[in-house]
Amino acid sequence: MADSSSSLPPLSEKISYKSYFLRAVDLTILGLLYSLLLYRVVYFNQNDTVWVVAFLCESCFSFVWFLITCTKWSPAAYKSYPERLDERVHELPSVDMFVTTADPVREPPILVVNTVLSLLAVNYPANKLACYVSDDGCSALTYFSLKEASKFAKIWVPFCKKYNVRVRAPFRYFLNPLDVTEDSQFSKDWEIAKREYEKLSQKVEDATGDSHWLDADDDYEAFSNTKPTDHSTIVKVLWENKGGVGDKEEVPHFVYVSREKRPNYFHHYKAGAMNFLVRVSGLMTNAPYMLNVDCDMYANEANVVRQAMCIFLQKSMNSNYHCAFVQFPQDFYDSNADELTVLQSYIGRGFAGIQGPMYAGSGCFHTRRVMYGLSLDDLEDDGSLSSLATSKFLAEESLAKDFGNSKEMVKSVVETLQRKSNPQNTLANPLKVAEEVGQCQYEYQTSWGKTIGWLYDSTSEDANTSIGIHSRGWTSSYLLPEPPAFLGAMPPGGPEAMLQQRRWATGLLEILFNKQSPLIGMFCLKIRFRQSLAYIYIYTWGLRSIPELFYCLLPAYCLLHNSALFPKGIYLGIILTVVGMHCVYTLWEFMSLGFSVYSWYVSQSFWRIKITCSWLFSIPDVILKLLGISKTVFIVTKKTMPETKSRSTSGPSQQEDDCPDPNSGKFEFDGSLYFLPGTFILLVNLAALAGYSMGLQRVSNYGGGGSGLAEACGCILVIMLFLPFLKGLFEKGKYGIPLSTLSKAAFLAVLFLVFSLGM
Ligand SMILES: O=c1ccn([C@@H]2O[C@H](COP(=O)(O)OP(=O)(O)O[C@H]3O[C@H](CO)[C@@H](O)[C@H](O)[C@H]3O)[C@@H](O)[C@H]2O)c(=O)[nH]1
Ligand SMILES: [Mn+2]
Repeated sequence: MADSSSSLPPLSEKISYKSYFLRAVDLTILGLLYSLLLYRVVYFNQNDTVWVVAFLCESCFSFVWFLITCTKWSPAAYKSYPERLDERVHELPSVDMFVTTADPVREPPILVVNTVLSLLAVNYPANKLACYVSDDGCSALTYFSLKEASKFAKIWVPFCKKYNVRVRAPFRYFLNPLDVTEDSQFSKDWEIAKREYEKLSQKVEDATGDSHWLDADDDYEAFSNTKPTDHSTIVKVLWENKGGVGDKEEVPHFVYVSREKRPNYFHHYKAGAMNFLVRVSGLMTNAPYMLNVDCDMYANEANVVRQAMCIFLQKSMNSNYHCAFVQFPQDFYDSNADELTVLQSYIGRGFAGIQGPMYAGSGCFHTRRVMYGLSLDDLEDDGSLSSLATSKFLAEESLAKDFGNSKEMVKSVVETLQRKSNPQNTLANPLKVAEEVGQCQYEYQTSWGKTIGWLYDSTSEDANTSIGIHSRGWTSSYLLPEPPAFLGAMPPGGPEAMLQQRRWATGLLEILFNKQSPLIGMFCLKIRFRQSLAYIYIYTWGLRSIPELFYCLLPAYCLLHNSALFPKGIYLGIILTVVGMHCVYTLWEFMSLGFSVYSWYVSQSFWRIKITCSWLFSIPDVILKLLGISKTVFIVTKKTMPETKSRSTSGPSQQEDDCPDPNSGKFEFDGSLYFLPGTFILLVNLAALAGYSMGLQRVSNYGGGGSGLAEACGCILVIMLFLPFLKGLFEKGKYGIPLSTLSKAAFLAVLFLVFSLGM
């Protein structure tokens, strides 16, 4: 364990990003917003109802900005020094690594294979690691692919370790052609690894087309006559690390699991899968730390486990056990998520400077004990259970009630709580019990998902579990290594992105109304006040759709109705300054992270689109759930394997952007309802501008003065933000707005025009 001498340099350090200048900017914007509200109040009587609507919307925006300012007030992050680990720590702790997948079509198995290979190959003693893949799709194809991957791992893992390969996901590594001048043994090994990887990809591809032959193999019997929603538990050990030395021994344990599913049991999506993973791994390897990644998020930095250990072990040296989890930001190898990267960078560091970052679902190391429901108060200074906690947690009847009716499971829980990790001699031993704890009724009337493990009752199980942990007094740490620790993919702007954004907004809003709600927690739980505010900023995303939608329509309404939306005279300066400052500020945020002006513009546009078109639907989703009419659902995001073959075979001169796809980055549409609000907003603003330029305005009878250039500029701004929709009017196929959506939007727009001109 850890060496306690404190004269040595630290394993990790907290870095503060506090800036008085940025605080001043945040406060100035806040001040301007409040002065705008004040102005509206003063001129209430001279204006019509639209003034009140604008006031309400701006109150919401001001509140959001207040939350943002509080969240960003004292940004921080951690830096770790993995190279110091070996001299400080004699025996590294074990880590169980979890990968979840749910659908072989939406999540191509070769992507899962690459994620798994990148994890199996990390720089960490192989006998301290175990990789568990949970397959909610119960797919023979996924199992086949992983089985093939376990064979390839015996070439790949030693290769990565021997040559200290940086990127250990083969599909990314082989993007770069071999440099011919390299040493010959390396080139030989490189060629072998590449050939074997290509064979593996080919096998997976062939099996994707036709997997009937799998039926002939006994090993696949468990998959016969199963449906993803109707099958028994499957647990298969793909590779067992038996210790010793040799290339093969470089490969960690590797286990495939698929929990039982029956049509009449609710399975709680990813959270349910994670809880099963916790139990199976508890029975087999019972590591004190657990890494969780989504199936498309490969480890991009070989030292990632050591980096996380620098935090956990540094803390334990200081006899300070506050850190429950270490979160790495979700970074992406495609450019569909620039805005998420920027958001994480600023909001993420903001959280990190309060009580710690939010658990983001992927790229996170959890402490097993904390996941078993411990609060910070349950521990003594040396990290052992307090006597009160001992009687609370270790009483035999409460253990079975909380953790379920498996003696072996209870035994493993007790060992974890007492910090005696005690892995099995062989993984074959606990197979039977592992199947048992995967049964549908295993969790019935236990605390799984309520206070233990990943928490249920939200489709954003990450944000839900996260606040559960912070509410028990724990902190968390944010690590931002360069290069990024994990890289994944995001869907391009279009139906998939809308679906994902809706799920997020729904899941987040669900938490606002469940037991973990920060509205309750900030007064009676051990979460810090500012941390609660930061969570409220995130959880209310869905609600922001209403004022945003109204505000996108107000300029058009006012222009036609001939009523003032914006202040007159020098007071117009308030609005202009707020908008101008916000633009410069967000642009600076983008550019300081290396993104282009264009990327900033696309993101600003995407924000407006996702708020008004996708988050909007989270409100009916949550209302229907609260009324008990329907449940919220988790539809897995579609992932595609990027093209990898072209470059590597065509020699070193070929660059990635040799033949850029002319359609990349284009917004996609389909007939779903998501695109109705956006199309409607666009048409209304276009019509208002056209009407205004033709002098088609209602005669004003309010003292506040009618509308004019300011409102027209408002319309132009909205159109610029909905530019993908404007382009969609003229495009065909998936890049064009379907006629059905267009006609519905046009009908609504006509109603809107009649309403604006008439009332
Ligand atoms: O029934 C299910 C549904 C999903 N998953 C897995 O959950 C992960 C996340 O699903 P994905 O469709 O990729 O969701 P994203 O929106 O991309 O993911 C983000 O948001 C989710 C919550 O909405 C979190 O679970 C994720 O960790 C977080 O990265 C994937 O590995 C899935 O295979 C399951 O295991 N079982
Ligand atoms: Mn994902």
